[in-house]
Amino acid sequence: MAEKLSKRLLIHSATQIVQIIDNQNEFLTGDCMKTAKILNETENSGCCLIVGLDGNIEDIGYNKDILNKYEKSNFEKIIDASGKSIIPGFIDAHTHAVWSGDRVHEFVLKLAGASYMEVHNAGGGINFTVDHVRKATEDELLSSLRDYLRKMMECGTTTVEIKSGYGLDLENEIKMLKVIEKARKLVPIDIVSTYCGAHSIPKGKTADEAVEDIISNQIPQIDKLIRDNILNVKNIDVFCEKGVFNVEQTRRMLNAGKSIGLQINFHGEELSLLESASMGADLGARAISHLEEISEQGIEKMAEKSTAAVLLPTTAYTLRLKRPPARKMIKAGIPLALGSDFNPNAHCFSMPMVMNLACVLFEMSMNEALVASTLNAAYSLGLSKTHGSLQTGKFADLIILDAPRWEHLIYQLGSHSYLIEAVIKKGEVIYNKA
Ligand SMILES: N=CN[C@@H](CCC(=O)O)C(=O)O
Ligand SMILES: [Zn+2]
Repeated sequence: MAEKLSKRLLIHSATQIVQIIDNQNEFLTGDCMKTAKILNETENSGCCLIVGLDGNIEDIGYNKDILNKYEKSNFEKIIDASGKSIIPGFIDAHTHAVWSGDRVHEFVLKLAGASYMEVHNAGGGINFTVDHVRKATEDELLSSLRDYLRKMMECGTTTVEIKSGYGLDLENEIKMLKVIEKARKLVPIDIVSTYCGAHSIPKGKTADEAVEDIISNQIPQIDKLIRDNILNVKNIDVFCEKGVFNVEQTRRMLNAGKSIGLQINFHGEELSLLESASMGADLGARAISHLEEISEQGIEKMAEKSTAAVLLPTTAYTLRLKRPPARKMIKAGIPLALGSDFNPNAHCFSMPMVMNLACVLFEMSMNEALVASTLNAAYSLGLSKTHGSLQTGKFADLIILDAPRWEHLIYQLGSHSYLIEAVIKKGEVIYNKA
């Protein structure tokens, strides 16, 4: 009988392994974001990494110090990464990936000068997608979601946050959340599910009526489905914006979500300054997204409470919004994260593209963009004890790049499909270019 293999994976001889950190930090801020921990090959040794059968990293360092400790025949798989660099898999901290009915026609209008809110107020935008999602079956939504997630995976994403929010009533919000649950079994990446029933005011209701429905009807029902192990929802989200939900309404809904154990992770200060960032930080929000219009006070509060700022460069770029003050936020000590915001308004699967936009538009360095797409994104989702860096004991979620230095992935704009050689989730190859 063949002997049972005792290790899942050995990757050896890499030019670089970008670990991000080699300590217990849950996130990086300030100048520490500039100096991600990187192992670089030396004259006499490449870099290597060992993954155990549980999919966690067991050892990481130089060939010369590690390889002689292990018997090669014990590994299920061995990868020679000569000439290649390795980075952690991306954690996409903000997506609306369950939808139906594209909005390419609105892109035409926006390029011709219509603003996001003009399209929204004319019944388009989120409410256009709501009409399509309500008509779609669970199977239809699941099939497109699977397709989107596979594309994200090919761009290096190994963990993704996905929101509901195109249902806006109990039945359709639950339909979306169930689709997210089912996707976990179809695509080998980790999914963090967010309830966003307050993404827009549903047709036929006032904002106050929608808030009432969410607090008294939707949240209690979702709570029951979570307790019955039918749904595994982690966050509550609200679109706090002029003409959508105001700060007081947002606070009430977030509090109701918090009372059933959900983490607060919401949209704030995107198109107008409402001081929702201060409100969110005071409520104990784990993360606030967008923040193009954030005030000095909001920055201070978020830094004080270590509330993650999830910046979404594809949206700021597509809608030609004011840029969020990324440099000020980093300096103030906010844990900065990035997300693709993949949705019918910002149609982007690719975290390498997001990082490029963050560097060029938001004046972030490449290291900062990488930290924001890995460790800090993990923190924004409450996952950084297991995800977001390459170190002993953490998940072996990583990307092998066909480039000797990892920065090529940002520098070579739009070339990730040539550069990403393999994507590995818990030590298993889930995508291989060859
Ligand atoms: N701003 C609100 N929500 C989304 C857009 C969703 C949509 O337009 O469908 C965002 O994060 O960009
Ligand atoms: Zn969003």
